[in-house]
Amino acid sequence: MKKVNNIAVLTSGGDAPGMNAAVRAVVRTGIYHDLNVYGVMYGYRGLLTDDIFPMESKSVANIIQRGGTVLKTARCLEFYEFEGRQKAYENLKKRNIEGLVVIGGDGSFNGAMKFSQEFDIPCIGLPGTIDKDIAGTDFTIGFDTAVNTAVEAIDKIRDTADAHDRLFIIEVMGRDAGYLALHSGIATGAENILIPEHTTTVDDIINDLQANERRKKMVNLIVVAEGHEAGGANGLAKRVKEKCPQLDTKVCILGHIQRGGSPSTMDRILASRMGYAAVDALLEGIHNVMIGIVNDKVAYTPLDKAVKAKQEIDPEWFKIVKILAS
Ligand SMILES: Nc1ncnc2c1ncn2[C@@H]1O[C@H](COP(=O)(O)OP(=O)(O)O)[C@@H](O)[C@H]1O
Ligand SMILES: O=P(O)(O)OC[C@H]1O[C@](O)(COP(=O)(O)O)[C@@H](O)[C@@H]1O
Ligand SMILES: [Mg+2]
Repeated sequence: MKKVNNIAVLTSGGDAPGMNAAVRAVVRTGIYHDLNVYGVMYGYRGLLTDDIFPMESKSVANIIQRGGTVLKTARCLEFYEFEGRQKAYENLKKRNIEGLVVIGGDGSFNGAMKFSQEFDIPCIGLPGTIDKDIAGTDFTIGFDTAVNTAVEAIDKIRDTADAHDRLFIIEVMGRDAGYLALHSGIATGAENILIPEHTTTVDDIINDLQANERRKKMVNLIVVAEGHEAGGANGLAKRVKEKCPQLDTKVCILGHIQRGGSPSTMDRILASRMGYAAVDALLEGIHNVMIGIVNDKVAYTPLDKAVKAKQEIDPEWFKIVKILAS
């Protein structure tokens, strides 16, 4: 085990439920190993503005159950530039910080990768995103909670869709990723699921709706990821209304409620394990990797691989959707 004295932790990009549990685990594991643990406010922005403070065990009391992030988060344009990253380095160096834990999504890991290539501060990434669009881990912190929030909402929509024989087009988050749509759609028995990674044309959807009408299947739920090329729920609804004006079509955009709320048990446990493993990795001299959990075991993936190789979506999922909704 290498001697490390000072580490820092930050949360970056879109917040995800369970980020607080991860921060808590990093702080408490660091203190257990007699490290000084610094918190950085507002992600990379705090590194640039020197918004960095020493954390104690009690700084992370009463947060394991809270959504959002007590360290706040931000998207920081200056960090895309070398000069910005240099300023960040100087602020870490003056405190002798020897390791940085970045809790965030693919963008945050891109930033961490560049930073660790240019400067002698090892970085460890913890995948915190409701999008689950990162390779090297079965689940990301926040995904399970977000899926459950979406499922609860879609179940409610199904009640009213059923009462009125309506078609509901429900938009879930996911600018470039469809896991949230896929999982919430399957769990709620959606007739169709549209995601950016899989081609489903508007004509395919209209054919399915017409077939459902012929066999008197009047309740239809379509879950669409915001990043689908049809233009999200509103874009799709416009086309469906033109082609099937007889259907009573409604749109519901779930939006940011999917990012908030108390983390699920699964996310709390995932975050706690990952936070512990991040400190362990820095002490063991394992650098510039993302911590994942694969088949229930801690796995290390170089940061560049985690962002380049996205998780694959098995086309069989779409067969399952079709068969189960028929
Ligand atoms: N290619 C990059 N180079 C340097 N910094 C980056 C890069 N991509 C993202 N970042 C930093 O990470 C932050 C968060 O990234 P973003 O994509 O918004 O969120 P997420 O990490 O949730 O995917 C950005 O605001 C920026 O500061
Ligand atoms: O809250 P914002 O800035 O509108 O960002 C919305 C995006 O953030 C997410 O919720 C999470 O994505 P990231 O974790 O990559 O930031 C996406 O699903 C969504 O498209
Ligand atoms: Mg992202």
